[in-house]
Amino acid sequence: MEMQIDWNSLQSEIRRNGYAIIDYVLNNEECDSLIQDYNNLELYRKTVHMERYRFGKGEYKYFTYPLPQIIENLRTTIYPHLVPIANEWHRKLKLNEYFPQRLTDLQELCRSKEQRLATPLILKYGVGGYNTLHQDLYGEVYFPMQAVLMLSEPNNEYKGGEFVLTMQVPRAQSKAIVLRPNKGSMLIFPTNYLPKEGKRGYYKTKMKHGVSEVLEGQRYSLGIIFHDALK
Ligand SMILES: O=C(O)CCC(=O)C(=O)O
Ligand SMILES: [Fe+2]
Repeated sequence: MEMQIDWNSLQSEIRRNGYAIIDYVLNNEECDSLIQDYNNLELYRKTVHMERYRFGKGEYKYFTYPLPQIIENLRTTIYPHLVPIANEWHRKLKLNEYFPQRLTDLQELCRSKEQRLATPLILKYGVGGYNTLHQDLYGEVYFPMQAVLMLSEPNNEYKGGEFVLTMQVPRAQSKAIVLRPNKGSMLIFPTNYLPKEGKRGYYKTKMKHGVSEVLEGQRYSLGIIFHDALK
């Protein structure tokens, strides 16, 4: 894990656009080794066949605690750099939850609401696979940003399978943002609401995310959610 991340420019990009892409967070070997471990059952607490729940088509697995070192490192390193923005967003939206500086303290908050289960997950989509627009809220306590790392190379290892973000503006139609991050890059995006400035202060835009249909090949991704899950 190289993690030569320019946190200041990352933060200004999130403040400007609501999301940011950081290239070269993982190298090819790290991506491929996470993919290899897809079949290492002891790493996971649960497998979800997406079609069964009408979540889309494909499969994903939630990691169990203790997380693989690389995921644990990413999660604890990234989190504190997102806290200032998370707290700005909550202040602007007059939401009364504020986030502690350390991930272990967020986990403490989660435990106080019985949210104890690990949420990082690895997703796998084959040809025809897709992920319907959704949010990853797993209980009362949620951190307002999350990360996804691309483990496969667009146009080379798969075609289609774009990452889609939608922004639901009150009393208007939704705006879609379509992204194609490279293998090894990390995308940070809003989990629930993004504050937008209006005439009378800030208002909530509800964000959802999903993946368009994979047309060729296989697409793997690693989702890093900071709050723990109730079930
Ligand atoms: O496969 C993707 O890019 C989306 C994964 C996802 O829904 C998530 O990380 O929460
Ligand atoms: Fe998701």
